[in-house]
Amino acid sequence: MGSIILNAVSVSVYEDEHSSPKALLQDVSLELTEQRIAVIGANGSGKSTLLRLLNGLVPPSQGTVTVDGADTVAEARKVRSQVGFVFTDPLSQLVMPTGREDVELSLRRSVKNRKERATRAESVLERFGLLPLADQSIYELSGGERQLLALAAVLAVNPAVLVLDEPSTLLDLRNRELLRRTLADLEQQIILSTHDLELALEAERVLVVDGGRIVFDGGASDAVEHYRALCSAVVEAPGPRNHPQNQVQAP
Ligand SMILES: Nc1ncnc2c1ncn2[C@@H]1O[C@H](COP(=O)(O)OP(=O)(O)OP(=O)(O)O)[C@@H](O)[C@H]1O
Repeated sequence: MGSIILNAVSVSVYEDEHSSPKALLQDVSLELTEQRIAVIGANGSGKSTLLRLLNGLVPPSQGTVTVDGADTVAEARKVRSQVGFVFTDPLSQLVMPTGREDVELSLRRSVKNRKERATRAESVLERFGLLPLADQSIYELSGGERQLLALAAVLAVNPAVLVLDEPSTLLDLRNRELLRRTLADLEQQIILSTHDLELALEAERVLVVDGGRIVFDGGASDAVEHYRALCSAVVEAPGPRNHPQNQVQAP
């Protein structure tokens, strides 16, 4: 894999036909070459939008995104075969009744032989400790089990790049550890967004997003420090409720 390049990218949406466009991301230029990249930032800052640009789920309103030279809009199919995307909500990704069927479905394009597909699915499920749950309805699984299953289904096809949108939100401590170890062992380039700062600290490069802009891009511990400072500035700033003028005076 070469690199993912975002060239002067902005994303905006029209909420209705009369309103002016709402900017979700503004003027982002990045070259993503590191093996482990994390994206952190407050709720609504633009992390998911940034990740969705990387496999063409969201097209740029301005600028271009290329994956190893392939444009995410003009060559969307090629890009999607290279960039696996794991959603925060596993139910927006898992479409088959059971985990085994879902993993086998992921493999349908790359593995034509049915028997081989079943063997590959079995070994992926085993790797994530999901074999005992493989034939259970996905609606009977816990949120964390579904999150692991969604990751397994994407990894089954061995994409060159793995993009994960908040992969550990539903996981307990043990499964977070399993996720961290699994990600550490993968040879893929991994780009993930997270509110789990411990996970972010393991990345080689961390991007901090705020208000649709990249406000910090660098090493993990500096990035986390920057993000913490940003959060405490917001908490300490006098908002309408805690502004001195609006505070109720004690009698
Ligand atoms: N299709 C859309 N139409 C209108 N607004 C949108 C759309 N998609 C995202 N947004 C808005 O853009 C902003 C950024 O959303 P995004 O999902 O990228 O944030 P995020 O940093 O991933 O947030 P979180 O940590 O809460 O998941 C939010 O204010 C969101 O409401």
